[in-house]
Amino acid sequence: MNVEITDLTRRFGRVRAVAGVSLQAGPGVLGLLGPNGAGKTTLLRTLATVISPSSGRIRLLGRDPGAHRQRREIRRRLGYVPQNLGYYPGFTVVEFVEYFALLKEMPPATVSRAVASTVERVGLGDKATAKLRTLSGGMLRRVAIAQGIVNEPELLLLDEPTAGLDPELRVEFRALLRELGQRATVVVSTHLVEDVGSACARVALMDRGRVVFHGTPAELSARAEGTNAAGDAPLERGYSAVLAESRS
Ligand SMILES: Nc1ncnc2c1ncn2[C@@H]1O[C@H](COP(=O)(O)OP(=O)(O)OP(=O)(O)O)[C@@H](O)[C@H]1O
Repeated sequence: MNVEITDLTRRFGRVRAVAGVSLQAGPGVLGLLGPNGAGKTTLLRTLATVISPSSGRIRLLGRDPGAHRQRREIRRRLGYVPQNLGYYPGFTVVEFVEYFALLKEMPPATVSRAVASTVERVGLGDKATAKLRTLSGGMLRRVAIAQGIVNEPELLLLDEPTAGLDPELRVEFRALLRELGQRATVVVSTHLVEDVGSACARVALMDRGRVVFHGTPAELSARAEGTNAAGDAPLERGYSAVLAESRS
């Protein structure tokens, strides 16, 4: 398993943003659903080794992120696309992606080719030398995705990557997710149930810091059977049914 989380808790003062989560994930795309404030971003930031847990155990790619050397090794093999990535407006697309490639300690001789193919892969080939300040919001999201995948990560973490993308780009992005999930373990948080239905083999639903459902999208949909859960699509109804049940 590339992600093994046991009884993970992360506190911010009195708030338990993640409250005893145990979860495992192997290769493939795992969708992370949940209402605002459920703890998805905090869980992803912990997995990205950006913040450390308050308690509990994490193993990523068979390594312990609490140990310095192993954490470095994880970071080399990791991709993280946060909700709000800071952009350097005077950088070109290529410069920005290259900068992250170097931070990830990719072998220098491989960087130029990897950056060029990644920029093509996210559909920004014709913007390769454009300065970031001249790009639209959707294009910047693609730049964020490019920095996350330039090192061909074995573990890729994406926080609401489809927010702000137009429908055409969302469809393209889901295809990219499926492709990445064939080799890597991909964990993607989203508010769009369509993302889960079309791109994710498994889904975890969080509420109030806990995982209240973990299974396949079909199993989540099935949870609405026999209930009057609200929603326009089967997955949405399953989502509502699980939340209602966990809160009752
Ligand atoms: N740095 C922080 N300091 C204090 N509280 C925080 C911090 N980060 C998150 N929280 C709190 O932890 C809880 C979980 O937040 P988190 O951002 O992880 O949720 P989320 O599921 O990603 O929400 P959303 O869907 O709105 O992005 C919330 O109550 C939030 O206010």
